[in-house]
Amino acid sequence: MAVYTDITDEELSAFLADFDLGQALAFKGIAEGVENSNFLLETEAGRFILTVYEKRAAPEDLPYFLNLMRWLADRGFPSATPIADRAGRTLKTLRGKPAALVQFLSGLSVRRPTVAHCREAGEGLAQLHLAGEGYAGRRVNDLGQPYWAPLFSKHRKGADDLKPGLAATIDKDLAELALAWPRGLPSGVIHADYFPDNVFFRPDGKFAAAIDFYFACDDAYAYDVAVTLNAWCFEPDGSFNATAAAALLTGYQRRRPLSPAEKQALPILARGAAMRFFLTRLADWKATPAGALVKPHDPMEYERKLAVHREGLTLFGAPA
Ligand SMILES: Nc1ncnc2c1ncn2[C@@H]1O[C@H](COP(=O)(O)OP(=O)(O)O)[C@@H](O)[C@H]1O
Ligand SMILES: N[C@@H](CCOP(=O)(O)O)C(=O)O
Repeated sequence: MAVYTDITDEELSAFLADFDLGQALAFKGIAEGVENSNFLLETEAGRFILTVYEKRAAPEDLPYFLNLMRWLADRGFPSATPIADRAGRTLKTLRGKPAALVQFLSGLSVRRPTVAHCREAGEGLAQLHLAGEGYAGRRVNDLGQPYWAPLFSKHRKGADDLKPGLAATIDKDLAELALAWPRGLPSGVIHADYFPDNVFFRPDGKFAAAIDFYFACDDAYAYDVAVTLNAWCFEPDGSFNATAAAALLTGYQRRRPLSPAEKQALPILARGAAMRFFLTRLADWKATPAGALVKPHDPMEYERKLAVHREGLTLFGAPA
């Protein structure tokens, strides 16, 4: 479970004393998630999510994330609004770590998305891209293409431990990605981790909300679509579900049509997106001690996706 930091009743009361939210009525750790510690908090004023930021979230990036969530919510995109204390601050400290309180959002994520969920998720992603236009915050994608080779250089042995010979295959992939990586595509604020666990649906299956903006950054919109195709459109047996992908792209283009250059770039962007998640999972795999409460995500799931992408995806009905 993702609760790295325990909060005592006294610490919670002291934290809440800065807000106009009344007394705590219920407070419990949330099992889902791997990055930060999350708690469901109910007070006399309603329900909230308390997040204590851990390892990957750089403190200097937190205002970018929190201001973005407010920006999106103010423009009608369903993302959790950060709650300000009486002094107007949203970024607080708990147990010496950065922390924030955000609005609780209703909705349920799905473990096995259907084609209809993919269409809805695609449309939600385009809404997010459009709502992010004009956001003044800037954040470089520090898990983007230029950062992959340096990250991998620290984990080559881990790759060969997972599968003998894998490090050489990844080296070749990285060289090919560096040569073919598209430049100059339409860019703006992207979510960068738009996985099924970060998207909520209403009971009627309609898109309800997106959470977990803690990888958000400036990058190509089509790269975000590629991350999403990888996360939503593979079957448990490792095969790519072209029907789900077509639905996701149809849903996306209901709100934001892709340009010919974006469409052409999607297969290589999807290969790169698979590399990005393979690499962070590989890094976390080695770093998570046996018996830790957090279960790391399997890097080999993304190694299998990389293998599919080496063959080249067929999207939009024509061979890529
Ligand atoms: N605003 C929110 N409203 C309702 N539930 C939320 C909200 N934010 C987070 N959660 C719950 O907390 C879990 C973990 O949140 P997430 O931001 O994905 O954590 P992490 O960054 O650690 O992966 C989610 O799966 C969801 O159940
Ligand atoms: N989505 C990433 C890991 C980040 O997890 P999240 O729980 O913060 O979405 C992956 O699958 O590797």
